Amino acid sequence: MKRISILGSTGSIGTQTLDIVRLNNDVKVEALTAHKNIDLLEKQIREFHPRVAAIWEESDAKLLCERIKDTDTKVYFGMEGLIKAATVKEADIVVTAVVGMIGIEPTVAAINAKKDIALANKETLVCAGHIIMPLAKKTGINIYPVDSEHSAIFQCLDKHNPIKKILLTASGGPFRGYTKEDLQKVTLEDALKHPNWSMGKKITIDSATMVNKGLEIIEASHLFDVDIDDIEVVIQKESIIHSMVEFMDNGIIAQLGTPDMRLPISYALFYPERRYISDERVDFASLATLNFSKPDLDVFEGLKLAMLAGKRGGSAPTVLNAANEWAVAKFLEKKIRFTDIPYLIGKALDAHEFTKNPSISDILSLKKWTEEYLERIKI
Ligand SMILES: NC(=O)C1=CN([C@@H]2O[C@H](COP(=O)(O)OP(=O)(O)OC[C@H]3O[C@@H](n4cnc5c(N)ncnc54)[C@H](OP(=O)(O)O)[C@@H]3O)[C@@H](O)[C@H]2O)C=CC1
Ligand SMILES: CC(=O)[C@@H](O)[C@H](O)COP(=O)(O)O
Ligand SMILES: [Mn+2]
Repeated sequence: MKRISILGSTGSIGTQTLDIVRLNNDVKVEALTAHKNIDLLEKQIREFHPRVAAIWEESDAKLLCERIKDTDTKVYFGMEGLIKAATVKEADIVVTAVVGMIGIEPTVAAINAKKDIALANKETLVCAGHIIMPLAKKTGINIYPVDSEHSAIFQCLDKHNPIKKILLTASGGPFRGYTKEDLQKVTLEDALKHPNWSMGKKITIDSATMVNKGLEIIEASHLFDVDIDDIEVVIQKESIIHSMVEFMDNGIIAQLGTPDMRLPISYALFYPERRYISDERVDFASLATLNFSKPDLDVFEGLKLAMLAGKRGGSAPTVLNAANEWAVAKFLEKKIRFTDIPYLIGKALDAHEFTKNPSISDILSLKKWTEEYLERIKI
């Protein structure tokens, strides 16, 4: 029996993880968490009977407790609740499906409690990969990537041969082929229309700015211990090739599939087993062609900034990520323009006091500094 805890069970990755649970009768859900979606969390508790549930606000936790008093689920709230869900004694694997830097502390707690991690929350590795990866090694736990590209790379690895290069694929987002001038005019509604994937709002905007690909370069460098310079972004318009690994003989292994996150989720949960997911397959005849191109770093400035921050390391990826989270939240509230997102990231990176080896508490302080700094910028 596989015993899992899902942090962020009400989101895109969280609900698809529960789809995988429904397909398999050897999985027991031990913990579920949400931010605000109390109705869906209640439904999930009634279906999956976890020992632990957590919601962010204390008032929501009280309400939830009242609503589910006929069940055996214990309700917690705040960061303590997330950590309780991440460390629940009976769970052996924690799916980190919360969005943003809120995932850092529960992930560290889960690793310290010797849980394997099915890692969707890329922001955690972007900011704290230099702490998380050695900690995982020290505690002897496994980190299984859920992000589709990283799962693909993981599936392409060859234990007999080192990686020469990672070819990280990108759809290019809804604005692939746009000029700088075109980007000035795009709306929130345009940016939320991802061509291939249905995902949460924050990552959908990250795909549109291509900051997502920058975060993924940093994520891949930590997960696979590869230099940022050895990771090349390849636009693969159809999102059928999920990434590739090149070896010393220039041979390339690629992983292909329909754009369906349930495959990487299932692979992370049941590794090394490959289990049934659906009847939908890649149909090469109707696909006919696969298209490739290079990203335009002058247009997608957020990707360029992320590459530079990744190369610099230390505090730079945290400031990049914190600034991006802040700016995307403002863009989602229609308070700033699309092109303000990379502008604000650049401002925060330039202004911050660089440190080489930030601790978890430094990382959380850098997030606070970045938010306070950006609040003061006039655009
Ligand atoms: N969606 C996808 O296909 C992919 C996602 N990822 C990564 O996975 C992570 C999750 O993404 P996605 O599922 O799209 O995101 P969603 O926004 O769909 O879901 C986020 C989940 O986290 C919860 N949550 C949000 N904010 C907080 C908070 N402050 N405290 C506690 N819980 C919180 C939400 O609760 P509530 O519902 O109550 O708001 C929800 O359960 C991200 O890091 C993303 O980059 C990676 C690859 C693909
Ligand atoms: C599904 C997934 O892993 C996303 O991170 C996806 O990669 C986003 O698409 P882009 O390639 O457009 O960023
Ligand atoms: Mn991805």
